[in-house]
Amino acid sequence: MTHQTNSRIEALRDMAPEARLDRVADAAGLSLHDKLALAGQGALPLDLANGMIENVVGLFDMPLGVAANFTVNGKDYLVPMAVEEPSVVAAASYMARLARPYGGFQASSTLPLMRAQVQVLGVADPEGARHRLLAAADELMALANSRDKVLVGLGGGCKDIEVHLFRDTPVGPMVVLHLIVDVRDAMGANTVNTMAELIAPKVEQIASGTVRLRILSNLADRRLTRARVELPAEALSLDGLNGADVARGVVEACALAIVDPYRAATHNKGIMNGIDPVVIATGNDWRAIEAGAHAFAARDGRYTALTRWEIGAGGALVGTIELPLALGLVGGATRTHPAAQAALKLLNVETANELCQVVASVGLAQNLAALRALATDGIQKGHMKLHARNIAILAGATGPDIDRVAREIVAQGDISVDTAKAVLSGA
Ligand SMILES: CC(C)(COP(=O)([O-])OP(=O)([O-])OC[C@H]1O[C@@H](n2cnc3c(N)ncnc32)[C@H](O)[C@@H]1OP(=O)([O-])[O-])[C@@H](O)C(=O)NCCC(=O)NCCSC(=O)C[C@@](C)(O)CC(=O)[O-]
Ligand SMILES: NC(=O)C1=CN([C@@H]2O[C@H](COP(=O)(O)OP(=O)(O)OC[C@H]3O[C@@H](n4cnc5c(N)ncnc54)[C@H](OP(=O)(O)O)[C@@H]3O)[C@@H](O)[C@H]2O)C=CC1
Repeated sequence: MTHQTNSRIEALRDMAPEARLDRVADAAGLSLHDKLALAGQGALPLDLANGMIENVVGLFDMPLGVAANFTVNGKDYLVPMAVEEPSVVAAASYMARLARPYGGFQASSTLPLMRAQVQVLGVADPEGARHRLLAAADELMALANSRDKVLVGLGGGCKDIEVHLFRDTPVGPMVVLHLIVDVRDAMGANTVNTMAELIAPKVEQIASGTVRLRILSNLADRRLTRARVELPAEALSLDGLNGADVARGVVEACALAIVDPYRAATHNKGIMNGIDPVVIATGNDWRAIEAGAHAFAARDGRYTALTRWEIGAGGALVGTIELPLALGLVGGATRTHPAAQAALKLLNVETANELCQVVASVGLAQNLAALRALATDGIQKGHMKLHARNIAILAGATGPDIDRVAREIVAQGDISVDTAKAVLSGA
């Protein structure tokens, strides 16, 4: 039987990192080996790192936190997050805690379909080439599927072909063939690139042109994940605030992001605050996720918000997110980096789509945390309270002094390095 995680761990925030790791590993049923990998202890040996990229000189450490309280589609998740910014893990955990009594997050995904583009130049009859390529679709798909027996055996492989025409480009007309490939549990870049290169000579011959680019598109608009959360207004009645007012404030904050690209960029940055850390912790390609998310946000020609917040029946706050997520459980660093492997075991996801659904839910939770703070106290109160520990470190605090100095500067209401130095020196 697969392990059932309970993502609600009381007082997780108050534990020392070692005790926290013990509790998290127990809750997720992790082995000692995976526990050590999450702790970063020898997780990535230098010779392994040297095999991953070029000109390696060392390793670069980042804090790995665990967001608690997540329930997605009725299953609990402890979510690994590799991130340098304070308040991100706390904010995600907080919103997941609020959503938990109301069923948490509901999420779904399309099939994991990626696109590869084959660019053909110098075609005399672009319309004719389009027809010839579409007529040869079965032959082209069979050729694309002829090498990757494993993927095809798993039910994946090339499933469709599209042909896009650009009549007016700086270098004349262009025919661009798209391979639509079900990449199953892979991110899929290498998979679809290999297919695009394989079919290129045949495409060249059929289109009577010259093939240049053969590469995936990071605008993975046929690989979408959606998540939804619904909170009754009373769930938002915190610190004496009226829940209905908070819900309205969240909707109004989102409205600006929908119409104004200046706000949308920050709104979406807040969403990526939740998404990127999970992508990084699981060894996935965060540049691909970023590129896909922002291209999707601008797909109608105007950059807009990736989430929507509405007041639903009975005054409930309803939040939704939809974005392309090309995440894998195989391929890239997901299988080579021991800490990424341990992070995936902590998450206890069985398919890439399940991972995408958790990641989209974390993005939605993160957005709610930011909008709730912005619509009420402002971002600085909660964020700076947690940033105070960084300020204490900057002021020279070490060990137990970090928390002591941070508590004191928060209490004094002056979260600055000067005040932290004064507290540290006992002035
Ligand atoms: C920061 C909080 C959560 C504090 O909020 P609070 O009211 O002080 O929290 P609390 O002490 O009442 O705790 C509530 C829960 O939050 C979590 N929590 C709380 N503190 C901790 C902690 N130390 N360590 C771990 N977990 C913590 C934890 O789950 C806890 O429940 P518990 O499990 O204890 O019963 C809140 O003010 C908040 O959500 N603020 C928003 C923070 C945020 O969005 N940060 C992102 C960085 S800002 C940015 O880059 C993006 C932005 C904002 O520009 C995007 C945009 O504009 O849209
Ligand atoms: N623009 C971009 O975003 C680009 C990204 N990349 C990089 O590409 C890498 C990801 O490529 P990706 O194709 O995912 O990696 P891989 O090629 O390493 O993995 C995919 C392969 O794994 C095998 N496989 C085994 N089990 C499964 C399964 N359950 N589901 C799917 N495939 C399975 C299949 O092939 P087999 O038959 O061989 O077993 C499949 O082709 C990342 O490192 C990314 O950074 C590269 C180029 C461009």
